[in-house]
Amino acid sequence: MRTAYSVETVRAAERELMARLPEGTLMRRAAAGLAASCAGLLRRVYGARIVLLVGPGDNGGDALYAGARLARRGAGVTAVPMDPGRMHPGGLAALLGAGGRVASAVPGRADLVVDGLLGIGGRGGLRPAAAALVERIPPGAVVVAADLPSGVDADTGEVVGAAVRADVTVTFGAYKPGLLIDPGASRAGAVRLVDIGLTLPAPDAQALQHADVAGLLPEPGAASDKYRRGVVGIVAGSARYPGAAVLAVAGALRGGAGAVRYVGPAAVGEAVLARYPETLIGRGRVQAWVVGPGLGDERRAQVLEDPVPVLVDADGLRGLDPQALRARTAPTLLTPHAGEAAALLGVGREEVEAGRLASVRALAQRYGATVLLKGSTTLVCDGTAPVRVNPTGTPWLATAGSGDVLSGLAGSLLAAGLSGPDAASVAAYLHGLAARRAASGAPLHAHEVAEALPAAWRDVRTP
Ligand SMILES: NC(=O)C1=CN([C@@H]2O[C@H](COP(=O)(O)OP(=O)(O)OC[C@H]3O[C@@H](n4cnc5c(N)ncnc54)[C@H](O)[C@@H]3O)[C@@H](O)[C@H]2O)[C@@H](O)CC1
Ligand SMILES: Nc1ncnc2c1ncn2[C@@H]1O[C@H](COP(=O)(O)OP(=O)(O)O)[C@@H](O)[C@H]1O
Ligand SMILES: [K+]
Repeated sequence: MRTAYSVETVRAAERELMARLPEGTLMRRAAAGLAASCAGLLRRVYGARIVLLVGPGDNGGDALYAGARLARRGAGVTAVPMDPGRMHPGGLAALLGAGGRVASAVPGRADLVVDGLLGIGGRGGLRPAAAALVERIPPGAVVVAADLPSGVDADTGEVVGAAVRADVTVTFGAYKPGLLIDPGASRAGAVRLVDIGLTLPAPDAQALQHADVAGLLPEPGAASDKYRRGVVGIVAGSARYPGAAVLAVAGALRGGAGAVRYVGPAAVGEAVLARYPETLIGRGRVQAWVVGPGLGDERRAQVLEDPVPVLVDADGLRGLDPQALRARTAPTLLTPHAGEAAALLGVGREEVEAGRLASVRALAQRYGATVLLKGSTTLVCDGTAPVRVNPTGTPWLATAGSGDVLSGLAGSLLAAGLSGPDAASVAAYLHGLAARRAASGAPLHAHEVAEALPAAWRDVRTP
């Protein structure tokens, strides 16, 4: 499990540790890790041209001390301050003592640029002086962010205005949620964690890894039969959107339930059977429902009355009543994309996209449900445990029908007995992995995602 911690939590852990260690120890550890990463990214340290963008706080201090280490190894290191009157004094002395220099403008050429403008003390977007330096980063230079790319909100991943776009982020002590959640995540590049010895409490966000998913996947045992494995009911598709039903069934068949039942118009049922003859047709007992993809009518109400887990997606999300969901005795899982989430919250779509973490938390609170918010970083929140951030996926997934496959898959996992948050986060993980496999750099269509799910399943189970 990759875990991430809010600024408040990191600061508290740092205070606690600093009280027990000689002054400057933590910054020395951070700078050593940063310098080692930079050295690894350069073909040769000796003679390399390194530029440090230096802000007024300790993030600038990290960059200066790391620059001093690199200068001692023969690199040409130039520090460019955001505010010439405010640079970490110890860091500046160390850099100058090691032969580095200070300049008022960003040199036109560099092999590597260290972004030490802002760390976890950054608030709001980059102010003009900082933004002007970022604009001048020489093309072709490798950009390494200290702790996090300046301009990214550490707690949420939000970016207001300009922000550094790093190739590598060397983060200190703990991952911050903003490094895992877009748009911040896409500014961070590859993230490396430097251990500075912090003792941390429960995380604020977490991202499953292969081993975590493998541990959650349902697996039949010797005593299993198809009913014990769980039956998932799919209420989806309409004369207008028959394909949504086929795709949801395609996802559900690969999700670990013992059987998939389709409930809907006869013509749609025939389309489902033509592609998947193993589907059961018509009402019957199920261990979980999926309702919504391509629905176009009011079949949702009956499903919500059933005291089994229900996943509500797409058309099923329209006009949902928070009270009705809160009154349910079994878990509910909502899987909106940003547009649907915006309608559920009564805000604009841009607001959801700019503040994904706040949006998913607000939805879970308001509807008393587990919420999987789709998009470039899929988030899962049940209102209590840490938010789960999905680390897999590819922008190629932004293709019609891929969400239907996801809802079938997650519903199947619910029927197999996973909790709402586990079903949602495991489904998002496998779906994203399958899409990466199926796309491998070329357009993909939703059916291929479903077809790649068994391979993704095997991948996560391979140690
Ligand atoms: N506290 C510790 O023990 C450690 C801290 N470390 C480093 O210290 C960083 C935090 O240092 P600070 O608390 O000094 O904070 P920062 O260095 O992140 O920035 C704070 C300064 O930036 C200014 N500022 C804030 N938002 C701005 C904006 N949008 N545009 C322009 N200027 C802005 C503030 O006025 C303040 O002077 C961490 O991110 C990490 O890099 C590491 O050295 C590890 C140990
Ligand atoms: N930019 C993106 N990067 C990665 N994944 C994306 C992106 N945009 C959408 N997705 C994923 O693609 C799927 C699209 O689902 P959805 O919007 O419901 O489409 P549809 O309704 O056509 O099935 C979701 O799994 C979502 O997380
Ligand atoms: K930074």
